[in-house]
Amino acid sequence: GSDVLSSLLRVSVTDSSMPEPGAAPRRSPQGVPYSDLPHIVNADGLHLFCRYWEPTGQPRALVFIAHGAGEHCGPYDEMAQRLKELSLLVFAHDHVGHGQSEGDRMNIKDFQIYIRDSLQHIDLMKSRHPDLPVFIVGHSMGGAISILTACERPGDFVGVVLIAPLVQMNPESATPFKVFMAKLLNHMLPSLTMGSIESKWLSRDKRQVEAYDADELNYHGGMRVSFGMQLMAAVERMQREIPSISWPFLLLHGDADKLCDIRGSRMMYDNSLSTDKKIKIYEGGYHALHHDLPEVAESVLKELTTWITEHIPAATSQEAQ
Ligand SMILES: O=C1N[C@]2(CO1)C[C@H](C(=O)N1CCC(COc3ccc(F)cc3Cl)CC1)C2
Repeated sequence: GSDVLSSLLRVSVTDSSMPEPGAAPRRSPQGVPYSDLPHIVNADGLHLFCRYWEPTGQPRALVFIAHGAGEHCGPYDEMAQRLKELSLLVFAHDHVGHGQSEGDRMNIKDFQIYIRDSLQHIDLMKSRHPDLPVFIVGHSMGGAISILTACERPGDFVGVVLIAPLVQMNPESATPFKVFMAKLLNHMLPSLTMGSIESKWLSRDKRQVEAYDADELNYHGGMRVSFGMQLMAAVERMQREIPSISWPFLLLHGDADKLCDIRGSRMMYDNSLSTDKKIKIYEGGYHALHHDLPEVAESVLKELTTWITEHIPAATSQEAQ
């Protein structure tokens, strides 16, 4: 009868999860169909793996976490759990070419793609929770993504937390000669790889270094010259943007960091217009402070969660009623 026909029609029309006949389902680099994974599709049609940490009650704010070069958003689970316990809705994705997302491993045609995709995910979550304040937390290259994302939408974020952000090049690795050679090589052999990220400089806690080395979702290959050029371009763009930054931020940096020079954080603190800004230096701290010695990691989580909760705007009177 007609009800059978209409129910068949309903299935065919509404069941959009079925790939059209003949198209193989898109799979993550690890072989998992994206239909089985939380994901967004970016403006270039690439699938980005997403994680969400949703509090049980009404969330008080949105927090986007931007991970760094060669890693993914999984290692931020403990940080995200702590924020979720404070009724914050935390979300993240693996950037293009990282972790469970599509894209050429740790390579990018233009650093702006990371910022565009972050804004796409942030806008999606804001559309679902239009009245919530938004924070960004970024580490290392994820700090550069966070800074440039907040610079594009200066009024959109109530606060930005930066853990050992990439703001300036490490002076040893960025001597004028090396920069010149990198630019020259970029024209001749852009996919030539330089050294890889030395994991021993990530943390003084060797268990954390071992976990990083054992994590197959991390990229352990060499850094392409072309990727290094994109990082340098992002550094140059930040040098131009920092003098006009006026949004609130918290900087956390170890003074024994050999991967992202602490001078970049000091420069951002000294040269930005922001009146609401805080910098906390961890004596002897290595690069991944949130994974450094247990007392440092704990201090970082306390510092970050306290700063964020203190920066959630008090509900206005009509909202409170
Ligand atoms: O826990 C974590 N932290 C991670 C991994 O796992 C560290 C990594 C991360 O993002 N960076 C560390 C390396 C640094 C290299 O920088 C350059 C290299 C060549 C070049 F030509 C120009 C630049 Cl700027 C970029 C930032 C994220």
